[in-house]
Amino acid sequence: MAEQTFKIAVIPGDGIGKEVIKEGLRVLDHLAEESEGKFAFEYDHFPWGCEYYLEHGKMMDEDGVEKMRNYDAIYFGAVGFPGVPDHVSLWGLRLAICQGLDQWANIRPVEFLPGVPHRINHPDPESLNWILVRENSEGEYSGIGGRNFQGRGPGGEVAVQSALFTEKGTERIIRFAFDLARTRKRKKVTSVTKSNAQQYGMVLWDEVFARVAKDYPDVETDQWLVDAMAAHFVLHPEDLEVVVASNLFADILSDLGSALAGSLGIAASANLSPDKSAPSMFESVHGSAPDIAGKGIANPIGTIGSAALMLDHLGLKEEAERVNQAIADTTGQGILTRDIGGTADTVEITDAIIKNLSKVNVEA
Ligand SMILES: NC(=O)C1=CN([C@@H]2O[C@H](COP(=O)(O)OP(=O)(O)OC[C@H]3O[C@@H](n4cnc5c(N)ncnc54)[C@H](O)[C@@H]3O)[C@@H](O)[C@H]2O)C=CC1
Ligand SMILES: CC(=O)C(=O)O
Ligand SMILES: [K+]
Ligand SMILES: [Mn+2]
Repeated sequence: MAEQTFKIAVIPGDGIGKEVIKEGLRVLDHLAEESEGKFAFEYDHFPWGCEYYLEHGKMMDEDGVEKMRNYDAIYFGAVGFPGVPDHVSLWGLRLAICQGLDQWANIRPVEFLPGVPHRINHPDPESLNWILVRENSEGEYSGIGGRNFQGRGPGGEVAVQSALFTEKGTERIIRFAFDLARTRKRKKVTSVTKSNAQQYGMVLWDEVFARVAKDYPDVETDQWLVDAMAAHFVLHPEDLEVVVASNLFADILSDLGSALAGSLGIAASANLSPDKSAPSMFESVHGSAPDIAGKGIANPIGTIGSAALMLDHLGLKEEAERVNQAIADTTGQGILTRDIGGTADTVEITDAIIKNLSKVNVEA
């Protein structure tokens, strides 16, 4: 019996989600084995996703969200596949879990790895300390709206999609960003909105940001409109540390950030329930990539990096650091998947990461 056993709910989901989760579990198994009884993982696998939907008419069990409460963490692949509408699959699984468990803070580091061709003009991108904080419970993904209003006739359909910004929801994510900034080098928070055009919710966001900032006089602040921030990501990443934005904006900006760092395939993320009232969920930033699914070529780094975020969250800080170091060692050795300019496949790069993990030792 291990001193500590962590119960993990594993949801591989669809497409490359299944391929990369398998590799992430190999890394976790290696760590547990090597710990010689210090800790172990107990996994329960849930077959939820689009195939499950086609068979059962639902993306997950009716009490699926409640089932998740029995675990220390959730390890998630990706959801969505042709044959099931994307809004049905996303709302039926990822959003159902994130919102059902109130995992309101989604953190998405932008990591520059040695040996990975990046796309920014900076002499030392690995020195950047850049992380996105995404509001993960409301905003543009509130799910409020409707279609097919009565009586408008053919060609006259109307759809309404409302963004929900509550003072409480806005304040908690902004405070989270400030608290996170305090733990980092530069102590800077950049808030991103579009409050010139979105005159209600995002003006509220700006006001809350200004109010909360007063409680953190030691943290530098900055504010941008999202269109200009997209350009700023490309032109002046050195200006950014903690970037806090709404659900939609940070979703888009995190794909941009990961592409600048080399590929969507390397980006990790954590959907956190910061007060630990429910388990948190760890997943790559990318989706199920149907275009490369089944080929064995998906980059597992984002998902393995998400396992490192999970280890850190579970209190296994040293192990988390070792996984990140092993990823950097591997890319530094030129062992790269195709999306980042190499020839290794999903299994080969994971083998190399595990091999490097076996050698790495971080001072406690
Ligand atoms: N959290 C989640 O589960 C997410 C689910 N989705 C869903 O995924 C499906 C596909 O969405 P897309 O817009 O195509 O986004 P995507 O992230 O799945 O793929 C975008 C592009 O990046 C490439 N890519 C992504 N991950 C990669 C990896 N690990 N290694 C190498 N290349 C990689 C893909 O091949 C594709 O060309 C949709 O059903 C969508 O709703 C999308 C984003 C997040
Ligand atoms: C749904 C999606 O694209 C994301 O969570 O990143
Ligand atoms: K994902
Ligand atoms: Mn996304």
